[in-house]
Amino acid sequence: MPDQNHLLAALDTVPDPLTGQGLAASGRASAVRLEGARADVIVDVAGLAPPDRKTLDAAVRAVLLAVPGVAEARVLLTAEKPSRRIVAIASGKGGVGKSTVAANIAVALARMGRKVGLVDADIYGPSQPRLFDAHDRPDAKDKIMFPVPTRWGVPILSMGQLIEPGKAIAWRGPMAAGALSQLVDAHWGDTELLILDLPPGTGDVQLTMIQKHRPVGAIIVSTPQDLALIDATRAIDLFFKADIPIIGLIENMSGYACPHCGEISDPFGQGGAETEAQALGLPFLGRIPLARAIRTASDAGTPPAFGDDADAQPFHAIARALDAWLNPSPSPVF
Ligand SMILES: Nc1ncnc2c1ncn2[C@@H]1O[C@H](COP(=O)(O)OP(=O)(O)OP(=O)(O)O)[C@@H](O)[C@H]1O
Repeated sequence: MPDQNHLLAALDTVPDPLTGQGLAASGRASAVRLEGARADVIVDVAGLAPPDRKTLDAAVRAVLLAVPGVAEARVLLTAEKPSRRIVAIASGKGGVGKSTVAANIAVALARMGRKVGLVDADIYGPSQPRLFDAHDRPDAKDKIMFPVPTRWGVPILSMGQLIEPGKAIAWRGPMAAGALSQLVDAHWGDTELLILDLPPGTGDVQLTMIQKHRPVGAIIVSTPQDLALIDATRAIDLFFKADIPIIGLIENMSGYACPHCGEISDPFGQGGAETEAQALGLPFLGRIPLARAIRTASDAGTPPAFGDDADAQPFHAIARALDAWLNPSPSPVF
């Protein structure tokens, strides 16, 4: 007669679609039991796309039924994570204002009444603690962290709250992605939407994060300059390959807003991201001018989107567009 060890050994021949480890070793398979000739197992499919879940289900059944003495296999798939949605904010290169945009979109959504949190996955330059003026170390229970509340209605977690200021993190690939996953898998409570501020670029960390946490969509931030746009196209490609929809492109630092008269001039050109979005058939979510007030407010830890003035408006408009994408209202019936 087979016993539980036979079942575990069989489960370990099925690779975890994300890590490649055997299912038992990776911790996805639990409650493995044998009742007479029936094998029972619970498989955690969190982070897997529906087709991968189906394939995994079939593979688990097949290996269990192949164990001599097993005549029936009962496989229960669970995705223990609540129905919290993640939206990734990405850019092809650093310094385009991705973190500023991510913070202010989150604040604008919170002002609309949404339960939104923010994960700063930018290990190379975690700037969210400064943008939110939230530098406290997060509390933790059983090694699971609690997000740090902020005055702006958006709880946040950032690598910057865990390391000493100014200490660059030299982690690479899997180690960085592992640490960052703890920020996503924290006690987010009733938070319905997580804004994920990804590190700039298109490397391993970004790929692992999007494969593991499967954002419902991604927003790409670019400046009007050509070089940034070429990089942005690479970032777009990364999401296409991972089958994550692009919600749209944002052009940041688009035209210079004169602090005295408010007039907008275009030292770097304007409209590059919109043209690019059109060429790629992607939505354009809006442009944010280069404004001294945006920088000074951000540096002071007071996100401009918390207000209602001219500097807040572009962020509010983009947040409304994102909200409409996430919660489409039914078309009117005539
Ligand atoms: N629209 C804007 N107007 C004025 N300053 C801006 C604007 N957007 C961002 N900045 C400023 O540009 C600098 C870089 O912004 P930010 O840190 O958000 O960029 P980033 O793309 O996240 O960079 P990195 O990826 O390197 O962290 C900051 O000083 C920020 O205040």
